[in-house]
Amino acid sequence: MLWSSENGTTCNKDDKGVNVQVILRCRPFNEEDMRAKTQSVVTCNDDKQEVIVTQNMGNKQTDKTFSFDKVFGPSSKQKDLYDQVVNPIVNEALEGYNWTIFAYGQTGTGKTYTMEGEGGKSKNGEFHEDVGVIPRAVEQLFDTLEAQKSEYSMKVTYIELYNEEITDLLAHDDKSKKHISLMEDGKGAVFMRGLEEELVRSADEIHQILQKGSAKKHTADTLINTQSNRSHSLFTITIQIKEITSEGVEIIKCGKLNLVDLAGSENILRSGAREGRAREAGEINKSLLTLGRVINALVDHSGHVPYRDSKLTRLLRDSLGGKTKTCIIATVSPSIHSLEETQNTLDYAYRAKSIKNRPEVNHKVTKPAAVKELYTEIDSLKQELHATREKNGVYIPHDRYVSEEAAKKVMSEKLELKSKELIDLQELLFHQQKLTSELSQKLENTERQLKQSKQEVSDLKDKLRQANETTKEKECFILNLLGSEKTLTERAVELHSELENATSEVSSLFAKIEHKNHIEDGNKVLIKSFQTLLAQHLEVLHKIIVDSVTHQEQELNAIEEHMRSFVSEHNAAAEGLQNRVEKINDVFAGGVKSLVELATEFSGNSETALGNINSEVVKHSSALAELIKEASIKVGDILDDLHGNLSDQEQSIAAIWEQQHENQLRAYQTAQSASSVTVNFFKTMSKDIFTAIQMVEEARGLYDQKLDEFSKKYEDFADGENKQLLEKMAELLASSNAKKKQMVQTEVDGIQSYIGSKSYTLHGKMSNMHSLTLSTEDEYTRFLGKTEKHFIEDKNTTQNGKDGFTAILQNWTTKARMGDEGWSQVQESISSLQKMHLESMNSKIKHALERNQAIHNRLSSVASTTLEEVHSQSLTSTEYILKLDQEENEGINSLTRRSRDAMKDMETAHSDKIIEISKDTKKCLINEYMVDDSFFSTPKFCKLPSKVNTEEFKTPPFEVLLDSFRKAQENGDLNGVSFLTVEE
Ligand SMILES: Nc1ncnc2c1ncn2[C@@H]1O[C@H](COP(=O)(O)OP(=O)(O)OP(=O)(O)O)[C@@H](O)[C@H]1O
Repeated sequence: MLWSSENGTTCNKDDKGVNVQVILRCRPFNEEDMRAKTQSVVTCNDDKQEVIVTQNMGNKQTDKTFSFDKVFGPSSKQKDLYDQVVNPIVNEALEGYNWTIFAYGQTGTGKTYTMEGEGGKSKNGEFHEDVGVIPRAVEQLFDTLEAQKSEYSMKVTYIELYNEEITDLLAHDDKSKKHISLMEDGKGAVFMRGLEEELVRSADEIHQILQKGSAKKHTADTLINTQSNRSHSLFTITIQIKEITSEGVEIIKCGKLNLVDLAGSENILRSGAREGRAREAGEINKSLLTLGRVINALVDHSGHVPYRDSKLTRLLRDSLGGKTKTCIIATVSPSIHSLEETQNTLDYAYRAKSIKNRPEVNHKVTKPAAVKELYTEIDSLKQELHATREKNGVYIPHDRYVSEEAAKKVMSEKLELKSKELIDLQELLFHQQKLTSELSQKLENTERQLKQSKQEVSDLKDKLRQANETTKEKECFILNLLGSEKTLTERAVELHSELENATSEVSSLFAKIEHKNHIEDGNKVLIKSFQTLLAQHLEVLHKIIVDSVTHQEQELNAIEEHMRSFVSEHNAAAEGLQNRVEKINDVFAGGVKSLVELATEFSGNSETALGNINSEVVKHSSALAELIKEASIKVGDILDDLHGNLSDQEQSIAAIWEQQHENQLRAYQTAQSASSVTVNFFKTMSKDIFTAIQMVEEARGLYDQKLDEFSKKYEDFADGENKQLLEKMAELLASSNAKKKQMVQTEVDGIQSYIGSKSYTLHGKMSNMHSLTLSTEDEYTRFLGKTEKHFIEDKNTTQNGKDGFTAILQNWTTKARMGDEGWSQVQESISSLQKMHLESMNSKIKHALERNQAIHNRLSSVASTTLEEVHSQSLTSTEYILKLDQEENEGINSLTRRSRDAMKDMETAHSDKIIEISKDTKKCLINEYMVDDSFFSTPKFCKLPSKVNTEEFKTPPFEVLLDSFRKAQENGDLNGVSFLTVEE
């Protein structure tokens, strides 16, 4: 069954026992440490009850963690430790348990400070904060007992174990220290014979006793502690408390508190101890070593526990694996200088945690039993005293006594000798033990190192395995690389040939472009000649038109003149006619008048006269009729003349019209021929443009195809490469390929988009040109149609005019025939018609001339603009083609550059395989072994079998090498070859 004791120790009540309670206390840095800025290697975690020791081995930091029942860091106070650890222990002691508290640790780590402390009580009865465990425990004991109003007795003993000798520090004889011998009772319990027990009644009394005893302790200043305890001290308080049972029986309850302050566990050399001090230190170490061994034996449950090997372990026997409860306070220093000792202390303390005690409450004895016990003790003491006084405890004869005394003396001498031997042996043993401990420590270290080494070896093995794997991978990688290198070389060669093909294609393209340029030049010449021809034709046309216009003008002037003379003649004739008519009228009027006069004269006369008159009238009428007949014959003559004149005029007009018609026909034919030439020119030009477009399309298609082929090949190649290369290489290549691809794609896209945009522009321009040509053609055709229409209109108009004229003449003749009344009308209408006709003719001719001029101007401007446009288009096309060419060149250059770079990269990647040869060697190769220059330059590096011995190669002869190289080249087996470059 598990149960938890008051102080928190988990224990098993049955035979499993209670673990030794281990407390760790780390002291703070002292002034010297702080001055020296000593590094701290101990970290206390009071909450987790853990201590971490940091150790630096080389560059490696190792932390070792120890956990204890309680941990008190450098900042902990005496009171904290007492309240948490000792207070419950004191209470248990009062309950009748035996408790041992001992402080263990290196010199100067605060064992005495913890157990005894410094300072005393103030006037108000409170302890100084540095007061340690013992005074506080004593105070608590008295306070509790007083508070319980118990009947009790308290006895204290104070001994010192120095150099394996026990001294009573409470002995009254101050000068000669009383040595106490250790005895064992029959039950194996250890007791000290002759030890003085002091009965104490108050805490102050105990304090005085403590001070007195402490003053007697062996102390000395060491390099580590100015007042170092050179001995182990054991202060024991035994409390007997009277209790009355329920039955009213008086019983005595007994509890014991052992407070042990051990001497410092130390490194003799570091403590600065020499000679006597060294022996003293040796003894201390011996007892502590025995303590360590006892602890180990108890922990490991090895059968034999070497309690008897030292007085200290004999004294602590019951506390280590016995019935006494034990608390170890392990003290350490945080300083790096104490690292080794700190680790040892921690190791011991940690191991001690596993020691189990089987604590039992002391039997409560009844008062008579206690009195009986006391009486028995008094009796034995009395007997001892009597025997000592009487010296006759045993009677033996004198001789025998003498001989026995002599034998005793010899024995004692022998014993002395033996004891000396024993001491020597013990020293030897101590040294051996020390050596053993050192050796075991070394062994431990070595084992640790071995472990580490094993770990390192296994790590190294792992690394070696990994390295082997890496080597294999690398070998595989190199093989792959070599394969890919071969493929690359082949690809490079292929690329080279492709490049060559591309170059030849480009050159054929150039030739085509040149041819096109040539055609364009021819076109240009043609256009120029056409332009001049057109200009000449136009000039001729212009001249003809101008001539015809002048001629027409002259003709018209002549007609006008003729008409004018005709009109004046006609006017004169008309005037004469009028005069005649007037005369006739006058004659007629005079005849009528005379007739009227006659009638009037003869009216009154007679009717006879009427007959006369009538006859007269008839005469006159016939005369008048004759006159009129004459006049009408004359008018008819005049009119015939006029008609003749008019028909002459008509003929001349018809001749003029004919001539004009001819002229206009000629102009029309010239214009038609000019237009057909222009139309032909435009047709040819449009054809040429189409051919150019087709060529550009073809070139573009070719480019696209080439680029597509190239990018596809490149992609295939890159994919193939990617598959072959290892992951690492694949990553690198993937990124580089992606870049390359992107570059190529960008370039291709750029070129395509450029070509696209250019062709789009070109198309646009071409279609513009085409539409312009078509529109010009249409316009020209329209113009021709219009001209023709106008011409026909003019012709019709002239015909109409002629017809009109004829009609008018006929009308006029009719009218003239009709009499004098219509004559003036005829005259007027003739003149107005003439005038109108002339005006309309003039304006039409003028309009036609202006139109001709405008058309001529427009034609020339259109022709020149078109020519300019065509010229600029051809220039742009040429520029564009040149640019394409340049870009192609740049592309080829960049490809060449890249392939060169790839070669260089290969060179760099295989720089370890590149064998440099001197110029002399090169010369020697050329001169003696008929190697031509291409051997060194095509490709950039040459290949030689890997078996080539570099040194051998640097010095002739080379036949073997060259032969093997050639053979390798012939066999096509250039795997694992080295490269050869010429030293610049
Ligand atoms: N926890 C602490 N707090 C303050 N000072 C301390 C503490 N521990 C030790 N000291 C101081 O360190 C010095 C040495 O302590 P102490 O004499 O108790 O060591 P020790 O372990 O008993 O040494 P030795 O084994 O040589 O007797 C003393 O001056 C003491 O005051």
